[in-house]
Amino acid sequence: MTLLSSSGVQSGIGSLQLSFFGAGSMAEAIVRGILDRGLIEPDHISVINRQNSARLEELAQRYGVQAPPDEEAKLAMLRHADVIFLAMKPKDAAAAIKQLRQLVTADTLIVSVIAGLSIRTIETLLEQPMAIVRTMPNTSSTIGLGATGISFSESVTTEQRKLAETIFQAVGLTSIVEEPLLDVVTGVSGSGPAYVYYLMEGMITAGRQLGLTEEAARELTVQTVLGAAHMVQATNENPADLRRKVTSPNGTTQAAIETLDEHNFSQAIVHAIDRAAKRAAELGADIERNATS
Ligand SMILES: NC(=O)C1=CN([C@@H]2O[C@H](COP(=O)(O)OP(=O)(O)OC[C@H]3O[C@@H](n4cnc5c(N)ncnc54)[C@H](OP(=O)(O)O)[C@@H]3O)[C@@H](O)[C@H]2O)C=CC1
Ligand SMILES: O=C(O)[C@@H]1CCC=N1
Repeated sequence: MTLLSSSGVQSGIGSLQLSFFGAGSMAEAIVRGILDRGLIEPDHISVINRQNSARLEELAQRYGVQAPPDEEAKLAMLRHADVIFLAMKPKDAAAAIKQLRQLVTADTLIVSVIAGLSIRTIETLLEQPMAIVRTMPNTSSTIGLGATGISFSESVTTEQRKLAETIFQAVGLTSIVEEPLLDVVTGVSGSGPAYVYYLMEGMITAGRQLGLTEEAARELTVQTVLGAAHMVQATNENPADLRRKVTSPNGTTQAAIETLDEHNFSQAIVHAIDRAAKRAAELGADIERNATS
């Protein structure tokens, strides 16, 4: 048994029951992050799926968290949870949240990580105003380097705000934003790791095609991305200024950047993030239609 860290004890989180309703990639990222940081003991966490019990078994084995053996245990876990994380795909959210109507109480804190799903729609689906924390984390929470946008429903108390912030700060950085801006957060940092991985895929492919071994191409790419992100953080300089320092007149970087500009790299990124934000809004609108039809 690991000892709770001082943050877990001081925040009072250690005595709560957390239930992850939807136990996929994002739920695992948060579970692993908060357990690694000793915020709570694994037996205070339950993981719940619709049908995939093998996945729950895997999580129970890997982290020591509770997995319900049957439907009755699942309902009991949800009923006794102090905090329920909604972590299923947007298309599954309406049906799942309706199941919670009779299980939540006025004291239950709902934390959603679902892209696009508004606080208003969650309240409609639950048929009651509730304390709801809407978040947009990312999978880097797994290693404590997540970036999470957070907003709150009106009835969330100061204590509940602190609780939610403590949970997400344990797995990375948090930024409190007005709720409509969470779709932008989704475009920038929720989906963001995928853009960086995509860039890395391209760098590794190029390195290999031009003669490097897979291992060398991978190592050089990983260290380059890591170093560049650390440089922005450590120097607090703008990425554009740091880029200029790499770019010698008529040198290799200038040749590469000109090629990226010919392919509208910068606009492509802006368009991609705008599209992701709009897609989040579309997903939310679909769920809202379901909730009211
Ligand atoms: N992945 C990411 O990078 C991020 C994801 N998100 C959000 O997190 C949410 C989950 O995404 P992700 O973890 O990738 O998805 P996954 O597909 O990995 O996991 C979703 C899980 O939800 C379960 N589920 C589906 N329906 C129900 C239900 N009715 N009751 C209980 N559990 C259910 C599924 O179980 P079963 O297989 O049994 O159906 C599955 O285990 C999404 O809404 C996404 O927008 C937010 C930020 C980043
Ligand atoms: O792709 C998605 O819809 C989710 C939300 C943010 C990251 N993954």
